[in-house]
Order: sequence, then C-alpha cells, then structure tokens
Amino acid sequence: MSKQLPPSADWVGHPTVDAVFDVVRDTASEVREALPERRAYVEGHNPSGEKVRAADEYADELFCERLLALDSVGSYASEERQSAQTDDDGGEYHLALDPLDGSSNLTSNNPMGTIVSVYDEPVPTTGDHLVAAAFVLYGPNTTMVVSDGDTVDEYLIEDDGDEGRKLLREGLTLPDDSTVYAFGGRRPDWTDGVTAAVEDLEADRLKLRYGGAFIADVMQVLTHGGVFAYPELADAPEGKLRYCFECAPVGFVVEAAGGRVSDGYGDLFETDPDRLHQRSPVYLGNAELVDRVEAKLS
Ligand SMILES: O=P(O)(O)OC[C@H]1O[C@](O)(COP(=O)(O)O)[C@@H](O)[C@@H]1O
Ligand SMILES: [Mg+2]
Ligand SMILES: [Mg+2]
Repeated sequence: MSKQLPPSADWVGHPTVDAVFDVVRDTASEVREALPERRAYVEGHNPSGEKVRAADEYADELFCERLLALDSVGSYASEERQSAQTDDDGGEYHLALDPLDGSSNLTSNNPMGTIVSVYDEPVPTTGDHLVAAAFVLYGPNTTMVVSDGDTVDEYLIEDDGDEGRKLLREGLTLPDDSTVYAFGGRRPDWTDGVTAAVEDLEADRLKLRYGGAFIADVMQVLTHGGVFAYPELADAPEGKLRYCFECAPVGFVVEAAGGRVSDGYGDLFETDPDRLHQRSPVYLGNAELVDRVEAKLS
C-alpha cells in the first residue's frame, strides 16, 4: 500500500524531495511541542558515546517512522542509531538526520535544531552525494532553511497558511561584510594553527558569538556574515561534529548561500567517510574567511 502523499508545498521544486520536507515541517512542530516533558536523560549513550535525553530518542523515533514511510525513502540513518534502518521496498533517497542538534541546551532553554540530509546513496558517503538538505531551528520561532544546492530559502513553520509555512528569506546569501565568529572546543585544547586563526579573526574586529548549538550558531553566520568552526583539537584531531549528519549537510547549505566549507586543509566534500558516525573538523562561512583560516592551519 502506498503511503506517499502528494507534497503540499514546493520547497525545492522536486516532488519527492518536497514530500520529505513536508514531513520534516510537520514532525518538527510536534517535536517542539513534546520538548518540555522530555528534558531528562535516559539510560545509555549514543553511538558517539554521548548522553541521550528523552527528547533525542523521541525526535529520532518520530522522524524515522514518518520519513521511512515515504516511498522515495530507502533508508534512515541518525546520530542516535548504530546503523541505518532500511525500507524493504527500497527508495531513491537515503536520509541522514541529527534529530535534535544541541540538545544539551534543553535545560538552559537555549536554541536547538534538527538537521536533515537527503543523499542519493546510502551513508556513509561523501557530501557530493547530497541532493538537498534542510535544517530546523527551534528558537524564539521555529524556522526551516532548505536548499537544493543552488539556492537557500528560509521559512517560518508555525504558520497556519495553506502550506504550513511562510517565506521569510528567499535566495538567502551570506552578507559580504562579516561580523561574527564561533569556534567550539576549549581554548587550551586548540592546536597552534587554530589559535593563530582565531587571533587573525579577532584582529579583524570579528565578534565572538557561540551558543553551543550548531544550527543556531550557523544561522548567526548566515545572517551576520562570518565563520563557524568546530576545529581540530590537540587531543581530538577530528573535532566533535559528525561528517554525514552535521558537517556535510550544513556545509552544503552554506555553499549554496555563496560560502565555503572546509575540513581545515581542503574542501570538506573531498572526504569520503568510511564510518557512519565519523567525525570531521569543520570550518564554514564566508569563503574569504574560511580561506584565511585554512592558511593559518597549513
Ligand atoms: O559543548 P560544545 O563542545 O561547545 O559542543 C557544541 C556542539 O556540539 C553539538 O551540540 C553536537 O550536536 P548534538 O547535540 O546533536 O550531539 C553541536 O550542536 C554544537 O555545535
Ligand atoms: Mg548535533
Ligand atoms: Mg543530536
């Protein structure tokens, strides 16, 4: 029995991807409503060895059930699962999700996100296989940014209108002037190259803005111009963020907005990860700044 509904909204002009993003919009609203009751930690750790909140589990299960029900979705992988869940009937797209990004912000009531990657082959694979990506930001409002790799649009998704959304920014691009930077990791753990890169940015009067949720920090860079990094660390050369679920999809969106994404030594998409939960250092934002960071690292 087919469970595929015609998409209600034109997100990227491709019906099967649009249907995926319809489900993301609807499910994200439910996830947001469910957050207050799901702040506590549950037992165990995720495949990256991190503590898991009830909200992480809930969001993962809901997105998995809803997205895998689409005919076009052949597999669902997420930060919270050891391996991808596949659909017996197959499907042209392979999804990789960070169901709740920045969930350590739940207790302090700071922003969080959801990151959705649409790949044309099963993950792990290189970001060159992304056909579209989206992220939801649970901030003062719930917004959703979508990209097909060419353009980036931002919507408010609390709208009761016909399509359950309202266009906020069409063809979003990074501003030419940069004002913010956000680098993760403890300063004492930064390598000499990372420290030199940050000194260079500060000398250029860039202002630190770091909130501990990737999507929220990246939205500041997309809005005010600048650079975000979760860099290589002395004791963690791969940094913290995961290639398939976090670095590649967000880099894909930033590049479509006219920016650049790097692993510090070259284009991020040159990496072909061999592990699903593989981490990678990531530097993204205005191309000129990412180039300058790379120059300090090499
Ligand atoms: O606490 P730190 O080291 O600053 O790390 C913050 C980073 O970790 C993350 O919270 C990791 O994401 P998850 O919450 O999905 O594990 C990012 O959102 C954020 O950029
Ligand atoms: Mg995350
Ligand atoms: Mg997460």
